[in-house]
Amino acid sequence: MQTAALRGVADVPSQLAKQLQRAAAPPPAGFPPGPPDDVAVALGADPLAFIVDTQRRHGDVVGLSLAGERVVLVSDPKVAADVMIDRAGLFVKEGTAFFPGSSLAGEGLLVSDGESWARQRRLSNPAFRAAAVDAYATAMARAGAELLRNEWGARSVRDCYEDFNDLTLRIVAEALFGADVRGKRAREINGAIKEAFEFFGRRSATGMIVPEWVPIPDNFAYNAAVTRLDKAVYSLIAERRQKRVNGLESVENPDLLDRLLDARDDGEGGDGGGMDDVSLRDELMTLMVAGQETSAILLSWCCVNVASNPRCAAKLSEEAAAVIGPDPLNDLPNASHYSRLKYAEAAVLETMRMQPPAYMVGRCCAEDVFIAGGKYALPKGTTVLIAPYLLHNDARYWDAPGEFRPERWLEPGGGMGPGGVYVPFGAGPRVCIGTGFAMMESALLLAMVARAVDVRLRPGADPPRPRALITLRPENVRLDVVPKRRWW
Ligand code: HEM
Repeated sequence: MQTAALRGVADVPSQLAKQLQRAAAPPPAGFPPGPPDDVAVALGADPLAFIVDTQRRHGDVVGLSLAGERVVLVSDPKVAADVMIDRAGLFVKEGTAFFPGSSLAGEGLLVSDGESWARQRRLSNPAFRAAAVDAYATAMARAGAELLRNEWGARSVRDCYEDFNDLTLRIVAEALFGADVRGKRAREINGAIKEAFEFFGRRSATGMIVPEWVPIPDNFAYNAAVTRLDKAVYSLIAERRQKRVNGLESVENPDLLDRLLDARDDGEGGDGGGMDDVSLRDELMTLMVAGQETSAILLSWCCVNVASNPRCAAKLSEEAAAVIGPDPLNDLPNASHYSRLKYAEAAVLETMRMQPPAYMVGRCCAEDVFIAGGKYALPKGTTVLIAPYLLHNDARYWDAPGEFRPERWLEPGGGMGPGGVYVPFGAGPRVCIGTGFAMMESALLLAMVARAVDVRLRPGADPPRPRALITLRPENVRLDVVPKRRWW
């Protein structure tokens, strides 16, 4: 398990961090060189500025002391690929500094390791195969149309990040629990989900997260919200299991819960069993935690980039009208449109290049290892922080990296760069299981938005800017939303 002090640098009270800063122990032999002092304060204060500055001063593989722990910051694509893909088995999640665990996500895919992770991943993979993901397009389109009809139906100033958080929460909840979030039990289930996620969002927005076990009122309230959500989820699991016992299991439009309930570990090396209730609950909540805010961040950055590039906005809108149809509220997209929304997909890829929601990916060395072709020695327990943000914005790999140019993804051999350079979803065995889901969701919604409204930066307002926490959130994303015409 992670030590309490390293359940995230954000846990480290600043006084303690200051002491640790002074007390950084000398690095072990062969450890990559880097700044001499402990970096907990600097990294905690502004992670993005810290990693940019550290790469500039010290290079692509930098040894750090973080609250007394050994950490290596990596922006070398070969080392990144080595850690995430080639020797993935040597680099695990457990013990990784900087990334906090949470009672909401439990012991799901994001944080587990070894055979328990591998089994859960085998069981979950089928629910994310292309055909399964296609089925979630209806939920995406329906939720997008509701936003455009209601909150974005008249000219107004909207906080895109807030609106997209609501939207992606509704989408992922519907993908998980299908009709139950729209039917008789909608209020109970949606209420429990929304409440727990509001606390979760607020907790991870504060630079200084008080660990969940500390008895303060906010934690009581958060833990109570998680308990209520657990109750709702366990009762849904029980109902679905009962339906199967009663022979009513044949489901026309299976949701993720159905798919995970039906999953059997019957592939090579599998034990033939399924998921127990606790694993199911942890996976469902992990999918929500992993898939909701990241997608909301991506959509917010897409809107910022489109608002700053009217030519791109026009292209998106034309493509959407041509592929999906002209009526923003009644011509709704489905999965078959996604493959033809090439420009929307390119805009999404380009946004994730410039503003990757997961701007750092962390691992912990399971044993003593050498990296960078034997140049550096990392003792067991060292955290390796791979920085997609640095890789994606590096002029050595990208022409004009500071320019938002979706077109680069449409050129022959477009985008990507050399292996290990473009990793918004990670890479290797732990690559994001929701990649297909997130790509379809963001391309469909971006196309819908661009067809229906103009989003504009507000003159004189503070410009949108990234705020790096665990993810790369956008700040100041209150944008002018102007419907193109009244269509009702
Ligand atoms: C723009 C949206 C998204 C981004 C940028 C993103 C990014 C990532 C990244 C970088 C990882 C790898 C982390 C690591 O290697 O340590 C990851 C893992 C994961 N993601 Fe996503 N993700 C997104 C959307 C989603 C969605 C929609 C879902 C599910 C509905 C999801 C579920 C997961 C899960 C379960 C894992 C853990 C996989 C494993 O370790 O086996 N993600 N994601």
